[in-house]
Amino acid sequence: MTPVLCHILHLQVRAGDQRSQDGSNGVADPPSLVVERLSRCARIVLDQMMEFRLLIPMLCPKSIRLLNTRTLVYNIWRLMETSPCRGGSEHMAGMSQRSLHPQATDNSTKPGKTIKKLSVEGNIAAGKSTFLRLLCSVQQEWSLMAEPLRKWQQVHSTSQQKMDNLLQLLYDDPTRWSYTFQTLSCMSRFKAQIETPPEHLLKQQDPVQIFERSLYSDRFVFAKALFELGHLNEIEWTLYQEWHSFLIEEFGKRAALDGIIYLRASPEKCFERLQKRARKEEKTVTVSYLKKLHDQHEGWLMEKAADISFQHIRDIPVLVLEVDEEFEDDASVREHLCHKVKEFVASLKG
Ligand SMILES: Nc1ncnc2c1ncn2[C@@H]1O[C@H](COP(=O)(O)OP(=O)(O)O)[C@@H](O)[C@H]1O
Ligand SMILES: Nc1nc2c(ncn2[C@H]2C[C@H](O)[C@@H](COP(=O)(O)O)O2)c(=O)[nH]1
Repeated sequence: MTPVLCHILHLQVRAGDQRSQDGSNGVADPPSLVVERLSRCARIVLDQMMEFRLLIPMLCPKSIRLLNTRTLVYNIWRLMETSPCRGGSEHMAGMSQRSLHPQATDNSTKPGKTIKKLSVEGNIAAGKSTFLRLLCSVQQEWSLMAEPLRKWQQVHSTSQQKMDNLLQLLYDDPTRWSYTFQTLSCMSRFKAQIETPPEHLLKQQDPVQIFERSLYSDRFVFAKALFELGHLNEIEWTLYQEWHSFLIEEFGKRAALDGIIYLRASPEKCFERLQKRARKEEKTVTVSYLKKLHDQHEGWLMEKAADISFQHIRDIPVLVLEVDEEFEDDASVREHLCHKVKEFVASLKG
């Protein structure tokens, strides 16, 4: 067991002991149970922590998740400040060197060549995937990254050797699963946004990378809506914002976007398309939920809401494309949309 992991376990046991002693809650887990649970998920936790430098509370059972998350995150942050892994050392063995030494393969080492990074944002079933497929067919040299939906539908549980569909769980019981879902979705977005771009992209004259949604929509659209709807409680929302802000501050430059393409569709149109698509997990999605998400998009991208505390996020240029109109069978609409995107991308500084 690595020294870092030992240290976490030790801190965790101490946290458990502390709770038992001061009686601050009535359902404290005995330290032995905490250790047992932690060892079960330790390998995954460690991997994740090394990748993202934080503990993923979703991997712990609900009791730990709700009672200990703050302590755990705090301890991990402290660990990160003192860990010899931070600057790279013998502790790096077996870890992803890429994530610890991003600059080695980062495009910043290639003078004069910067990748323009954009995200496509929009409500559920607004047509993001369809639009990305369209862009893919006309701009084959661009790199387009779809949302990792499959990963959310097939979460591998190591302790029970089974797959869980987190998207299904989320829609079945949003109050139980929203925090867990946002942890996974945000992590996967971060990972995608800071990952070393594909080799072929770096060889291009004007490389462009487009993501389906971003770590910004994760927070300013979904997590915020879920909190306002009561599915994230105060503690969960506070914690989410704390580690999200921390990640933005830590990885800010590498995860930064140069532009956002907002596919703007009415909630009613999205509902129509959602029904047409008929994804099995989304049977319970209502127009009112889509309205809520629409309002979050509008607040963030159109009105530039003041509660978005990072100025650089408010300053990202936004291209608004109205997509209520059918374009799958209309070549002139498709051409118009693609032309707008090309113009927008060309206007970005990168
Ligand atoms: N402009 C459009 N006109 C008509 N149908 C569309 C349009 N865009 C998407 N669709 C259809 O709507 C459904 C949802 O689109 P999709 O691209 O999966 O949305 P998203 O990725 O935003 O969730 C799909 O069945 C797709 O074929
Ligand atoms: N609670 C959240 N749900 C999310 C998030 N990102 C995506 N989703 C859901 C919405 C859809 O049901 C599904 C895929 O989205 P599409 O719009 O691409 O169809 O996943 C999120 O951050 N939080």
